[in-house]
Amino acid sequence: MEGGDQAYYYKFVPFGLGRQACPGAGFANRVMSLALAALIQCFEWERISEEEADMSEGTGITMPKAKPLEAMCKSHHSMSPCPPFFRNYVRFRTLSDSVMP
Ligand code: HEM
Repeated sequence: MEGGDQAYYYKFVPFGLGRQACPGAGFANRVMSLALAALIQCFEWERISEEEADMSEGTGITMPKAKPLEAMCKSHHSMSPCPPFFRNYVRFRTLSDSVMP
């Protein structure tokens, strides 16, 4: 691995380091895993077109996407009863929080 293992571990530091590091990091990581798992398990996802998602990074300290992700989802058939709103595909778009235009 380029730069050794240490360099790899400090490439992404979302919770800070040292004495002031975020004490909620363990909790936040678990909640994010659960939230992502729920989105995958409870909904059927589709792309809005044949185009692949653009994963390039925008500018800013929160690693915003350069282009927001747009996708469609509807509730998985195992989710019953589900709110009527999610029975047909609904289109979503991630917020764009890039600080530069
Ligand atoms: C994705 C979620 C979160 C991110 C990205 C995040 C990130 C951070 C960052 C960058 C810091 C500053 C570290 C530093 O000054 O070096 C911080 C501090 C802190 N975070 Fe979080 N945090 C998250 C969730 C949480 C949660 C869920 C809690 C509590 C349940 C929490 C409680 C705190 C506290 C109390 C501090 C101040 C620590 C201190 O100054 O001693 N955070 N967080």
